[in-house]
Amino acid sequence: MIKLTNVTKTYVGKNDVHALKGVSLTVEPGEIYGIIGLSGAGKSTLIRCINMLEKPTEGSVIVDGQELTSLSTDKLREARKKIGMIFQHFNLLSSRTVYDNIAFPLELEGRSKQEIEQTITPLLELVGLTDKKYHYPSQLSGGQKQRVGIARALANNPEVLLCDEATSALDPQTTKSILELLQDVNRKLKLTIVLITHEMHVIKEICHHVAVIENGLIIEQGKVIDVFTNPQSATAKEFVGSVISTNLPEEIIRSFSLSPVPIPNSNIIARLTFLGESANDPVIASLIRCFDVDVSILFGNIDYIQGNPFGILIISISGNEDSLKNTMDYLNNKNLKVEVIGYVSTND
Ligand SMILES: Nc1ncnc2c1ncn2[C@@H]1O[C@H](COP(=O)(O)OP(=O)(O)OP(=O)(O)O)[C@@H](O)[C@H]1O
Repeated sequence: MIKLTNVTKTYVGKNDVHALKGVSLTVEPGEIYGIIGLSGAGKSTLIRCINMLEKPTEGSVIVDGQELTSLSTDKLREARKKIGMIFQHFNLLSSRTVYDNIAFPLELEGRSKQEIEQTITPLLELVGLTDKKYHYPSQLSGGQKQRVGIARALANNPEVLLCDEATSALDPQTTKSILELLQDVNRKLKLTIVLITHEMHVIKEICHHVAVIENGLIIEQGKVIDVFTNPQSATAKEFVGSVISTNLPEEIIRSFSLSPVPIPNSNIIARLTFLGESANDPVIASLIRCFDVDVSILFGNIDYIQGNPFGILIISISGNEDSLKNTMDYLNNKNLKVEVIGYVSTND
């Protein structure tokens, strides 16, 4: 549905800013694609390049089969009808009611009053604002304003919805309800959604794919479940760590000295990551039963990523050299990820 190839964007000025340095990504029809990055990474520039609010310096932007970078103004205006957008600060017209805000893009199109009403009535229902149709933006909460923004973006029946930090100005509860609404319109209208955010929980809640942007470059991308369970870059690890604990708590680290290399008579400290079916396996019980080892659990956490169970256990395994080797062989052959964090002397 969307294909960006080697997109660059340089803001020319006294000091040129290379905001995008060659970004390529593909968004499949009907998916929710999240782009995450720290402040200044290039997220806003990137999402605005998808509908040509920013014209890329170089590269290709194809939306629904159409190359947008070379279109005339008229053709671009036409192509943009397929691309709705919502904003962090809603961008509503304060002098217009909810109904009239949603009607605005349709009025610009020259649609009749009757046509407009036929479009808006179900949209108001979809976003849950039927009873607020004659309210003004100043009479609405942040969440309700964003619902108006969503309805307005959907008025032209777009194929793609771009969300520019759509929940960043909202409290956690309202964020949750707006994310649920986005998921709802994605499913009901088969809408392709691209969102940018600096909050990993937004990605975890609703996205299918994620790209991590840093310093104008995509440094990692993949299925959300894969990036969460096996982040590669330091930045992705940090983002994942902000919503799912995967490390030993500081208190435990401080209580013993961890060696990165094997030492004589040591316990192995290992992190086990369980995904899907493997989360239900009684692995620890099997270890104790089958091998002559003791296992203590130092840390455990179980979470769900879009319905998939995802668990982390950090364990200390003690036993003689042979038992430890057999245990590690056993774990490495199971359907889970095993990482040795370090070794601790049994005297510790
Ligand atoms: N119109 C502009 N003129 C010059 N530089 C710009 C302009 N817009 C953005 N930049 C610069 O481009 C870089 C990327 O900015 P961008 O807003 O895309 O990042 P971001 O990841 O969205 O950041 P934030 O989360 O803080 O909004 C930054 O260094 C920013 O200062």
